[in-house]
Amino acid sequence: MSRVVLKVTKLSKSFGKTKTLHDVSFTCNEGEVVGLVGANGAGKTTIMKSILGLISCDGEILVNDTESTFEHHNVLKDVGALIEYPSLYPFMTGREQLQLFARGENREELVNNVVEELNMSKFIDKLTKGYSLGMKQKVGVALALLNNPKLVILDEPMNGLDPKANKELRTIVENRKAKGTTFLISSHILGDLQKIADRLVIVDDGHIVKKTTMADMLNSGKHSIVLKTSDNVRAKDILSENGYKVLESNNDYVRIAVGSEYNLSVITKTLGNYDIDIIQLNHEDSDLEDSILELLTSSEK
Ligand SMILES: Nc1ncnc2c1ncn2[C@@H]1O[C@H](COP(=O)(O)OP(=O)(O)OP(=O)(O)O)[C@@H](O)[C@H]1O
Repeated sequence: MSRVVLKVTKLSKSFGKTKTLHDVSFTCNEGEVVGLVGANGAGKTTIMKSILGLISCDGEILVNDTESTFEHHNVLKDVGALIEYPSLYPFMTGREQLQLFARGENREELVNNVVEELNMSKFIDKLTKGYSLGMKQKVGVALALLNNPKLVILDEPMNGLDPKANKELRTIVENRKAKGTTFLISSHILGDLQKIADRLVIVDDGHIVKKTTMADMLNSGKHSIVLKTSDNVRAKDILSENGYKVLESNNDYVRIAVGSEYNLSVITKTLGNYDIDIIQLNHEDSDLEDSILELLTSSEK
């Protein structure tokens, strides 16, 4: 059983009379990537800011078994974070900003390593006032990773990154995870999380609506197969008579609902008994986005 690095228990937060977080509880284990998923305004940033002691809240936050509060958060010095957009000084270079935050004796080495890791050497010695959104975002992520923290909290880190930079970031997360770093990453771009997160914490309107592994989330999606047969009209009736749920049918194809694991040979045999051949078969799995949308719709009061 992996060690719990971050434990959040009954986190609640109100802004004025509006309650934004309602008893939010979850954990992140060592070497795990946890995705915090939710629509705009669901409370992701508020959760992350509360964990990082940037805003006060009710509840308990333990980092490596040590409590962190708004007043006492010494334990957070070993946590790397990027929240919303990075604030960079426009008249300093990216490298100078990294140098400001590097700690320890080998500070130059830490800066050089992260510049190389994030592939930033082409622009890092230029003033940040000329940086694109993606370049700024990379420096923000670099600041979070700079001192090799064991827990990294990233709020929408893929914001503004092009597909190449996006993939580079995924590789960095995977490499660091392999060395035992724990990540809590928020995103509404679910495809990004699909490729890197081990578990998902799904938040809606300040409530946790589901905690699940990525594998279970993907498996919970609906699966269907589209069959093109030698006689689609008869195939529809035969499949229906044999207990298959026909979702759609016309002269060109029949679409039936199936579980994530189904027996194709039984379908082939059922149709074969009526001399109907399967000419083409395509899987249509609902993706992570569909599964989560369905979950959020069903959780609406
Ligand atoms: N300082 C604040 N004062 C008042 N309300 C706030 C404040 N910060 C956040 N909120 C409210 O709390 C709710 C949650 O906001 P939060 O930024 O945590 O959501 P989010 O899930 O991160 O959204 P997004 O994906 O758009 O960043 C929103 O309704 C927001 O308006």
